[in-house]
Amino acid sequence: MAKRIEVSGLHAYYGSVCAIEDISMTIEPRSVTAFIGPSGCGKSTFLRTLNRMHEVIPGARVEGKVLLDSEDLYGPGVDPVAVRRVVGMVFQRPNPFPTMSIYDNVAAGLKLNGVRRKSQLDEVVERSLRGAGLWNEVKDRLHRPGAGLSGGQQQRLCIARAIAVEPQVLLMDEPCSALDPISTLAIEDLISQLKNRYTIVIVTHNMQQAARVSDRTAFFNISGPGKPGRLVEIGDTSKIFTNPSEKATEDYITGRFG
Ligand SMILES: Nc1ncnc2c1ncn2[C@@H]1O[C@H](COP(=O)(O)OP(=O)(O)OP(=O)(O)O)[C@@H](O)[C@H]1O
Repeated sequence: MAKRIEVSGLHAYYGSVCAIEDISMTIEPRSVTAFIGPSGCGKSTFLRTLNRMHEVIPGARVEGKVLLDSEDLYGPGVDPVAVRRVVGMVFQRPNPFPTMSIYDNVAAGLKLNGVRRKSQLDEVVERSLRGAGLWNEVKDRLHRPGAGLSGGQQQRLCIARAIAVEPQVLLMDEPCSALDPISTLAIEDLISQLKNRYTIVIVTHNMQQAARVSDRTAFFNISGPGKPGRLVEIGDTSKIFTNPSEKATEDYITGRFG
């Protein structure tokens, strides 16, 4: 199910402003790739180019190629909505649909895809909540509002919602930044389990987190205010954190940046 992502020569713009420049990298399936780098270097922008979410911002556009197992996500005739079904996303702040029950939050994507049979919905809701490590906590209150859960539970609900439609890639934009340390550990454990089935990309400001959860790490940087972000290097997480090839990476991970 997991797919390899190959990015080449990717630029992303907001209007006439280039936010990220000439990014090329391969993201391996069944592994976790972390994006790290200083604020404003374009990590979130780049992440959003991987499921065509960037272009929902008026005036935003992308140049370059993103191949998902050799299919170009920006090829002619490709439906961005279909891309987002295959490349799911979890955001920084847990964002369950506020008026929906826990059950309906997870079932929403399937219903949109036309699934109506209750037994099938029940099965997928249970499987997804189990997959997100939330089933035991919510199985007795599936029809209560998702907004009534704790922050960490809401984030796991959002992960359940994302995996319910069986994506091949899961993009996570600082998924733990609004969570307490215990919930953060629960999400990190979950990421380690999910990587057996998905290609996972995570943006994080927390370098210990990148070191804990990721197999590969990409370091991005900017050369100055108003300049586009660039990929400095990508490699095995153990190498990036102990013996990076670039001085800028070393300065950043040892806290000498800025
Ligand atoms: N909606 C937008 N419209 C215009 N410019 C934007 C928009 N979103 C981001 N930018 C600009 O694009 C650049 C990259 O921003 P982005 O949020 O991708 O960086 P980041 O590395 O994820 O930052 P952070 O770590 O602070 O979240 C910044 O200069 C930012 O101001």
